[in-house]
Amino acid sequence: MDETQIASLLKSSELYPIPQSLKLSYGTAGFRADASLLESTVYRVGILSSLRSLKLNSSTVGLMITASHNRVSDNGVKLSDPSGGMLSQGWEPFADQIANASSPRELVSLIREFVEKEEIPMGGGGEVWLGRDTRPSGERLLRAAEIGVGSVLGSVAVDLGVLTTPQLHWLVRAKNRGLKAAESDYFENLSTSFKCLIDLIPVEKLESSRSKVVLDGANGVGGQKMEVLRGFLSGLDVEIRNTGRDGGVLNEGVGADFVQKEKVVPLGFGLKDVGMRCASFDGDADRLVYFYVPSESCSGDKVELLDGDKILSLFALFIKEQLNSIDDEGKETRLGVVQTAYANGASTDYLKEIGLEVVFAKTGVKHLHEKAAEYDVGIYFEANGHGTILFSESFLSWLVGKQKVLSQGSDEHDAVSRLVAVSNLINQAVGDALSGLLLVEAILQHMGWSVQKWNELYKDLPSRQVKVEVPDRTAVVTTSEETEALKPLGIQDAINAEIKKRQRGRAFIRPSGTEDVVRVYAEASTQEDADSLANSVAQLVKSFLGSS
Ligand SMILES: CC(=O)N[C@H]1[C@@H](OP(=O)(O)O)O[C@H](CO)[C@@H](O)[C@@H]1O
Ligand SMILES: [Mg+2]
Repeated sequence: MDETQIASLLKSSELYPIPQSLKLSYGTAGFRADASLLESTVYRVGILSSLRSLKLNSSTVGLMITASHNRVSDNGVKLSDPSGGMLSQGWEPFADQIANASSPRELVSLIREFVEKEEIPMGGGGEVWLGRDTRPSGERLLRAAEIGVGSVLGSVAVDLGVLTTPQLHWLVRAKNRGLKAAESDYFENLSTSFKCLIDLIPVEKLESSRSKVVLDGANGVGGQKMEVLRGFLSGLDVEIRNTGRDGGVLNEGVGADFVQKEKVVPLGFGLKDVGMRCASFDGDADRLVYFYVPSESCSGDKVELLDGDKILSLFALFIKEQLNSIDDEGKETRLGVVQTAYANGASTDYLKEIGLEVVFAKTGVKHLHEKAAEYDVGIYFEANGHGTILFSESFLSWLVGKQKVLSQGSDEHDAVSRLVAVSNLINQAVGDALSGLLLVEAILQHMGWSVQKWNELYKDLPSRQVKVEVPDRTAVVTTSEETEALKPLGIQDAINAEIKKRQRGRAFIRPSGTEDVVRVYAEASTQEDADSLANSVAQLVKSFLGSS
């Protein structure tokens, strides 16, 4: 790094002093905190993104400003690698170091060391695409990111404005593959592949289709983008509520996280919607859940939830049906399903029953994504509704080759075409609520299923999640699949003793990667048992770790 570069970094970092006592970690999904504390962090992540771009031969990197389902007063920042995937985990420790550097001098010396160690070619021109969700703090933070990007000399920031997180990942991926990468291309791609799937629905199934889906947009970016997407679509009737324009607050009593955790309707929904197919996005539209108000509901606030596990099951069933109709010429196509410890036990049983290979990954989509990428077709979902379907390059080119030689209109040609359409529709970079919703809708139409019929695939085991505030959550250390606690010593035996007392009991604890809490998950054959198991385990956490 030459003197001019060092001077540039020192000068800009003086503008963004780090607030006292701020200690951040890149965590499960980037840096998150109260928005008022984050300017220095976002500025530094701006520098990081330029370095990442330079390291990868000036490929375009994405920088997203969002705190997803968290409060509107929070914000956050995370990077998309040129592939459209999450920032390489190998760079996370450096991200932590620079975000926490206490002075401009320390910051610059950390950058210098890292540039040398990683042999980053500083002469080139990095390129970073910036996106933000609808949070009011987003614009100011975006300016800090621009300054950070530009303080690495020769690098440029391109402001793409308000986007969903998955849109930014999709655009970055498309750009680096030399494809058309404007926002309109994203919408066009989704609507064309959706239309392909609808056109391939056998005629006899078309009758029950076309009922309306009602969307809760979490008062965030997702509902607004769905309004745009709707203009590109035919064959889908969507009513959009909670767009954020009618005075509602982002994520407050609305959104996928709220609906999934509380199992009640979001604001704006109620008795009038009994039986309707409803869906909910989270604040940056990378999570999707479905729900309906059951007919026996008295006050209209309890919902039947169709979470990420149910969406995963629907996708898996559909993909499997198509694969079964294709002669794979002895290739033994590998279809794999990836879940986390939070997946409802009934969903795992169901997936295994239909003959699928199910593997488990640590919480956080980067871990699931990595495992799903090992298959020809890998489907992953977190119970909270984040997930997607990955097609390997080699399998996809084999499919496309087959599509060309098979005779049009044959069952096999249709099945191949459906898979190709799914690979175009579903975001290959990250979980995407917009494309996920379109795929669910297409599959329901294909099957001729109502939301209630879909819900009957299996019945969820009752479960309960609680959070425990403790002085130091890092005192909890778990196994790689997070199902057992290795530390504090003895706690797992105590948890096991509680599990044994309940029928179909299962419980685990882990430190959250996004909040300063230890999370407890419990399930059992009855809701009372799931609740009491969660409470007993929470008590154990308090007695082993102390409460704060
Ligand atoms: C139980 C739960 O829902 N955990 C969420 C939450 O992570 P924690 O590390 O549990 O705080 O936020 C992550 C990022 O959005 C998401 O990937 C994950 O599934
Ligand atoms: Mg999100």
